[in-house]
Amino acid sequence: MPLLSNEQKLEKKIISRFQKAIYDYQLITDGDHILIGLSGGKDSLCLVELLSKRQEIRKPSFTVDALHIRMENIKYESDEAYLRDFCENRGVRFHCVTTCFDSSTDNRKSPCFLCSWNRRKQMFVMAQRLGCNKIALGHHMDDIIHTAMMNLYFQGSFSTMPVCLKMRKMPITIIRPLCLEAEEDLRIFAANKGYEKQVKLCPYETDSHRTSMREFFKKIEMMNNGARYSVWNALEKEGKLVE
Ligand SMILES: Nc1ncnc2c1ncn2[C@@H]1O[C@H](COP(=O)(O)OP(=O)(O)OP(=O)(O)O)[C@@H](O)[C@H]1O
Repeated sequence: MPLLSNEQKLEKKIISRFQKAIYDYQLITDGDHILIGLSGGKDSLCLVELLSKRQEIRKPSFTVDALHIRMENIKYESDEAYLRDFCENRGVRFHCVTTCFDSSTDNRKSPCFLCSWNRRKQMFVMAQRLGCNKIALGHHMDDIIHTAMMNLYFQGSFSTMPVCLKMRKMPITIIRPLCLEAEEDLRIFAANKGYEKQVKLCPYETDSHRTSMREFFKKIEMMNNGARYSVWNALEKEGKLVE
């Protein structure tokens, strides 16, 4: 039997973690109609790729659409034609909406907060319009762990973005099928596949606690390379991953 190349081994690892996440957290069931939030970044492109492949297996049987949201007042350029082709070549219907927010209406909130709040709102509106019962986001394990650490150090709570979150006020569940993937693996996978890097010019992007937390956590992982699993197990034990 021929040996697998490093590229094939990585793909196998990513797919197996993806299947494990779907199975362990029961993220997808028969009849689901899933709307993927597609930013154009490597993670949500990977998510389109993996969900479209998983859809072909038909067990469970589900359908997938993707939505890209453009924020008119944020200088963030993405190549809509590339995203459309990327999705349609994989049998995923592509939608794009443009919206905006006015940061002068609430100067207590940061532009990042207002931008993501408005994006989130558009996701829910479109999911309901398209008849989707689930929204899939491209957050991976590093995102979930960094959020837990930020909530701990800045908010005084032990919590994070759940892997599966059933909304109380509408018939929609948010799922994060990349939750068991390491960011570094997704970065290499995206490079191997030749995903086109989208032009990203958000003026606020580097100006966040998240960037510092990423650096901080890298140092912790140098002290204990199993640190991510310690945090993950603690979140799991305390029931913070499924709501
Ligand atoms: N403009 C957008 N349109 C649709 N969904 C989005 C958009 N921006 C973010 N999302 C969703 O939210 C997730 C997390 O957003 P975040 O800004 O952390 O991602 P990113 O670094 O821009 O890109 P990615 O996670 O795709 O690599 C994305 O993976 C995607 O599912």
